Amino acid sequence: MAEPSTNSAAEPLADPGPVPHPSLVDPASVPPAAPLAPASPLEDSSSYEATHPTGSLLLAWQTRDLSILLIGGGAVAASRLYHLLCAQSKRIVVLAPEDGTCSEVRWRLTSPDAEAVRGRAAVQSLEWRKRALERDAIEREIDGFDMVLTALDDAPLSRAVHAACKERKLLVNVADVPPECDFYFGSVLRRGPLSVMVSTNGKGPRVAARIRRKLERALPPDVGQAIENVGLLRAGLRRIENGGEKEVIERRMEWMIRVSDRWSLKQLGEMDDRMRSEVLEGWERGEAKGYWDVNRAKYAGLGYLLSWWDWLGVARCPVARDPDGSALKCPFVVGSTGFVLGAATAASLALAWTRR
Ligand SMILES: C[C@@]1(CC(=O)O)c2cc3[nH]c(cc4nc(cc5[nH]c(cc(n2)[C@H]1CCC(=O)O)[C@@](C)(CC(=O)O)[C@@H]5CCC(=O)O)C(CC(=O)O)=C4CCC(=O)O)c(CCC(=O)O)c3CC(=O)O
Ligand SMILES: NC(=O)C1=CN([C@@H]2O[C@H](COP(=O)(O)OP(=O)(O)OC[C@H]3O[C@@H](n4cnc5c(N)ncnc54)[C@H](O)[C@@H]3O)[C@@H](O)[C@H]2O)C=CC1
Repeated sequence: MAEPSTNSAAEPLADPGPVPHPSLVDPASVPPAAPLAPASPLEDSSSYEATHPTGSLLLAWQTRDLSILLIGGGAVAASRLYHLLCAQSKRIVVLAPEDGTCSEVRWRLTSPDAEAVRGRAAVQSLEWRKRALERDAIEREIDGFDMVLTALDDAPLSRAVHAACKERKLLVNVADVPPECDFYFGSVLRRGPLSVMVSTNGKGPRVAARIRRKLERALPPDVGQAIENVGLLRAGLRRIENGGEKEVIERRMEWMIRVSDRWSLKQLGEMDDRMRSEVLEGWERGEAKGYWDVNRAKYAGLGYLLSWWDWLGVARCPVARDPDGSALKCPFVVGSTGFVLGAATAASLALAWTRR
């Protein structure tokens, strides 16, 4: 594990003066930070990731205790509402007049459809205040919220909401005025407990969505179930060994790493209760069982052979040792197969030529 970078210089940093909004800054124009402490001659920094000055921190924010006000009822508000429901935010209030509110927002807020009801059931409180925000009512309307999101087609009104929120130190996102956002939304793909967010930090949201779709296509269809099953395995391990001592934590993590690295995402997606208990049986002996170790009877006993094959790492790429890899894509296998085929072709041509 890499050591965290530390700023060992205790000197106060100089005031950099007014800072332009991150979305307006070209990373190439950001001057490199002055070295704070000379690097030790023994230190090899080549494996440390270079910093990218994006101005944002991507987090999985737990909003279950937040009261959130969403102003507007158009397409952008619909997307915000969907993400707030997924986040199971405690209290969501939508402030938008009935006319002008798009069908998706209406459906999420009011439809008796099972899916709409399920979405609403995930939050403690969801309310639709069917009125337009008036400029002189901003203070009153934002009262009692922790976060405010505006999705309005009225930039001056959005700016006024932003100013009022800042005065009260409320977190705010103003969809149409990036410099007035405490945080940006991103293009998010969700598969059960898995979320992946793509952010271009205000540079190209349409391209962010394209990148997200590309990632979606690259993921196995049951990846959400795979993550769900890893969660169940980790919970099962905690039931067997819940100790908080340093050695116990280290042993738990080391075992989980070995098990996780032996199962491909597809195999994890298939891990049922029986497989999970058999994997957990390996804990006491420090044995990290792979998919074929718990499926030896599969394919009329061929699983025995496959468990050896799996243990040797032959089925995966021997170079990358990637559980999702395939020997067929391994550069070593592809290269050596190409070499053998090339040599065989050359040899048969030479043979044919000498027999002419
Ligand atoms: C800064 C940010 C603030 C924020 O919203 O938090 C912001 C701001 C603005 N977007 C504008 C326009 C468009 N936004 C989209 C789409 C998305 N925009 C999203 C996020 C963000 N948009 C944040 C930066 C995130 C990042 O950079 O990664 C996504 C990812 C997530 C979401 O909204 O949930 C979602 C895709 C979701 C998905 O499909 O997966 C499209 C494409 C389309 O509609 O098809 C267009 C039209 C094309 C275009 O303009 O590029 C305009 C008006 C510009 C103008 O007036 O010209 C502004 C205001 C401005 O830039 O001034
Ligand atoms: N993802 C993003 O961040 C994107 C941002 N935008 C920006 O976000 C803004 C909103 O986009 P859309 O939802 O597509 O616009 P839209 O025009 O579909 O929706 C605007 C909504 O605001 C409501 N509204 C207007 N005045 C109001 C008031 N005083 N109080 C309460 N509600 C009011 C309208 O009834 C309507 O439902 C646009 O101005 C655009 O600049 C646009 C596309 C994507």
